[in-house]
Formats: sequence, structure tokens, C-alpha cells
Amino acid sequence: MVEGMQVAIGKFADLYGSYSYYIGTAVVGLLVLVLVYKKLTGPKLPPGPFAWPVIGSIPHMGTQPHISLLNLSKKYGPLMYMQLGSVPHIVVQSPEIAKEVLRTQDHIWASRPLTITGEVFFYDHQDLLFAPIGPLFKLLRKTCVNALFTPKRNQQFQAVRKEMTTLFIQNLLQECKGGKPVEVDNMLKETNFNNISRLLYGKSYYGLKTKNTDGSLKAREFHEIPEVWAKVAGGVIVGDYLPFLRPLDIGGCEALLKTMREEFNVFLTGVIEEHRQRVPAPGTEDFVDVLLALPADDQGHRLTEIQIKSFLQDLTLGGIDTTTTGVFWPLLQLMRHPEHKKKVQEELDAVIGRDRLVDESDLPRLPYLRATIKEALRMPTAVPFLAPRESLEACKIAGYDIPKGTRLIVNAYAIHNSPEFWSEPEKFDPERFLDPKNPVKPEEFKYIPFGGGRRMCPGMDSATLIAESFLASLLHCCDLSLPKGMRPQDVDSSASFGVTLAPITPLKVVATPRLPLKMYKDAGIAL
Ligand code: HEM
Repeated sequence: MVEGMQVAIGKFADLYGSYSYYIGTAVVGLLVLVLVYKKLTGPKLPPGPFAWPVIGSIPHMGTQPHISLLNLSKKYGPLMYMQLGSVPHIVVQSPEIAKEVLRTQDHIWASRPLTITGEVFFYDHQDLLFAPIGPLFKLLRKTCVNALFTPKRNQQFQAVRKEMTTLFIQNLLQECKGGKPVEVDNMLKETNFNNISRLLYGKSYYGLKTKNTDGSLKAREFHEIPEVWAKVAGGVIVGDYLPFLRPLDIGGCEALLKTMREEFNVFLTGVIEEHRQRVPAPGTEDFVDVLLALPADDQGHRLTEIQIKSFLQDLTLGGIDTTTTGVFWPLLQLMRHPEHKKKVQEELDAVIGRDRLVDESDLPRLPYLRATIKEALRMPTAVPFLAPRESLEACKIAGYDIPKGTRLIVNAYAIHNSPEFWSEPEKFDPERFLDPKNPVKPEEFKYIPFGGGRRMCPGMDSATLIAESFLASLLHCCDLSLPKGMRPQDVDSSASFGVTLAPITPLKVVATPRLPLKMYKDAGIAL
């Protein structure tokens, strides 16, 4: 009986095995035919790495996608096609192709994709960063150019930048008394948070040590939002790439975005109410004052309260981390390369001397400092991928067909760090920005830390001014050295991927006064 069953099972297995063999062969054959047919008749896509079913090429991104993509470009070239989950992407990693998408085809590539972050956190893309091309985008950009990031407004906030820098120098010198090393990362973040929040809201919220400080519980909760934001925005939201998994909210990012939006909403509602109840003296308006007082444009468009809130969220989150990295990396590089620090300080002594303090009107006469900041935004690159974009129509790039709705990643890190475009890219050398025979020309698109085209960063001039003004005063007022026993080459310059490249190891310095002591007293710096 048992033997009979075994025989029957064996026969069934043989039959099933041969059927499954034929079915399998037919399925594979059909798939190959479909692929060959698609290849022959479909668009000629750029080359790219292997894509697995469902997840596509996501595993190729690794934990440091800016470096992984740079490495992949060695095999597939400067224009790659990658299916990330179910979303088609192209990856651009050369100045020529960056120029093509950011300038020549700007009308096709200037829109942003609709993402979960834009929908959930920015009230359905009602901010600037996530707004697709359309009337709202135009209105917000116009507001940036005509009302917010104007030379007049930059001038107005000079006193705030000075106050924040003076406070930083005082805190640093006090903390370092007796040769004690201090981690500067958090101090820099505090200073830049307050710089941006004073610009936007007229108040400081971090550190609770300045005048104009709001120390309420709501304010303290508010200053934690950018930190959480950086983690969410720098990671992968699974539902963006695999929309069928969105209901599961794997990793809980969507829930977190909702909570953050609610917290931000409570904070901004309070700020707006407060601003509505006052009339600022002319020349003292912060960004909230300006946005609330904006007249309707020629077409009668006026910003709604939700749009003002989303825009303020943009400016807060787009401004704080970026400006912090914009001063952190130059400082770190100068600690790693004392020969360049010496040159910056020699320039400061030659232009300003040691019997007065730096004034912002001195900045145009400090080219070496400016070149140092530029070089530190090249290497590593504060914002490694420009913000994502999406093609509004089908187009051709470098002879390849790019379908409508393809997303664009411009790997600015790769463009800034490839030996094809820079000689010795791994060498920190500010002088490459000072060579009259070989100038770095904006129209070449090989240096794009602030992006390009009509989506280029609107805060560029303000951020540059903050970095130059801060570093000039710091390096003029302080001698900075490394903790005892630490050599310049021990300063860790490795960075972890996110919206901005963040340092992995905190930077420790020892600061001592560099100028006659009387000058600190005159400047209100208590030692
Ligand atoms: C060192 C400092 C900064 C760096 C490196 C930086 C970099 C960038 C980059 C790469 C983009 C994307 C551009 C593109 O897609 O082509 C961007 C966009 C943007 N940045 Fe900045 N940024 C900095 C400072 C600031 C500041 C201070 C603010 C405001 C307070 C700001 C607000 C924005 C906004 C609102 C956008 C979106 C623009 C749009 O989509 O039209 N950024 N920034």
C-alpha cells in the first residue's frame, strides 16, 4: 500500500517536474521576448545598473548614495538611468549634462515631483521647495527676489549677524579658558539657528542666552523640529518609491511628518498672531512682517495663511542646517590645513590690522577667505544632491530618450569631487578659486553648491554673507588650535549622507584671544 503510494507520488512528481520545466522555460522565453521587443521599439534610455523586480536599483544606492553614484558613473557614464522602486530616475554627474538640465532644458526640468513630504508636511506642496511649476511657485520666487532676499534686507540684518557672532566668540573664549578643548558643532548650530530665526521671526529660540529670546516651552519644542526634519528628509520614505506600500507607513515617517507639521503649526499660529498685533518700525521688519504685509500681485494673487506657514517652514528648514554646514566645513578644513588658516589670518591682518574689528564692508577685500569658503562647499559639498526635479515633457539628453515624468538627481557631490573635472579633487586648495588663468566660471556648471536655473537657492547671498562675516570675525578675534596631542591630519572630515552632508565626528578646538584685550572689552565681549 505504502509502496504503491510512493510510486504514485514519484510519477506525479516526474510529470509535475516536466510540466513545470516547460512552463518555466515558456515564461522565461516570453519575458526575454518582451524585453528584446521593448529594447528595439521603446525609448533609448541611458545606461544604468541592474534593476531587481519591485525594488529596482535601490540597493545600488547604499548608505552613502552620493559616493555610490559617483562610483557607478565610472562604469555607466555621467548620465545614468535608474528605476528606484517603481519610479524612473536619471542621475546627472557631469558639468555638461548639469548645464543641459539646469539651464538649456530648465523649462522642462524646473518642476518638483509630488512627494509624501510635500503633501503631508507642506500642506499639499504649498511651499516653495516642493511647489510644482505654476502660479504659486512664481509668486513665492517673486517674493524672494523683491521682498525677502534683497540687498536692503541683508543690510538690515547686519546688526543681528554681528550680535550672533560676538556672542559665539564670547562663549567660545570663555569655554576654552585654561586651554580646555570645546566641541563647536552645537555652538555653530545654535548661532545659525538664531541667525535664521531672527531673520524670519525676529527672535532667537536656541540656547536661551540672547536678548530677544523666546524661552517658552513651545519655542523650545520648535527648535527641536529641524533636527527631526533632517533625519526624516535625509532618509528614504518607502511610499515615495513603492506607492502600494504607503498605507503601511514603514518606518513611521509619514506619522512623524504629520506630528511635526502639527507642532510647527502651533508655533507658527502663535508667531503670526503676535505679528498681526504689532506695527513694526520701518526698516525693522522680519520675514513674517513682510509676508503678512504683501500686497496682491498683478493677477490679484495673495498668499493664504497656509501658504505663508508652509513657506516659513521651508525657509526655517532650508536655512538652518545649510548655513550651519556652510560655516562648519570651512572651519573644519582650516583646522585640518593650518597652512591655509595662516593665509586667511595673514589676509585679515593685512586688510584690517589688529587695532579694529572686522566690518562687513571689509568682506570684498578678503578674497582668500571667500575662496576658502567656496572650496569647503566644493569639498565635501554641503547639499550633495540638489533638490529633486521631474520632467514636464519627454526630451532628449546626450542622444538618449527621457520620458515625461522622469525624476532627476543631480549629484553635485560627484561633479565637485571627480578627477575628470577638477585636478586633485581630494586636495583642499582654496587657490583653485583664485587662479586668473583658470577661473571657475559659473556658466560651466562644474561648481553648483546652490543649484542652478530657476530653482537655484534663493538664500545664497544671505548664506554667503553669514559665512563670510562669521568666519572673518572668528579668525580675526581668535587663535584656534587643536586639543593637545591631536595633529591636523587627525581631524576627521568624513560625512554622513542627508539633505546636507553632516560631520560624523564632532570638531574640537581650543580658542585663545588674538587681539589686544582692550578690543574685546570695547566690543562687549566678556573674557
Ligand atoms: C550654505 C547655505 C546653503 C546651501 C548650500 C543651499 C543649497 C541649496 C540647494 C542646492 C538648493 C536646491 C537648488 C536646486 O534644486 O537647483 C536650495 C534650494 C532652496 N534653498 Fe538653499 N542653501 C543654503 C542656504 C539657504 C538659506 C539661508 C535659505 C533660506 C533662509 C535657503 C532656502 C532655500 C529654498 C526655499 C530653496 C528651494 C528653492 C526652490 O525650489 O525654488 N537656502 N538650496
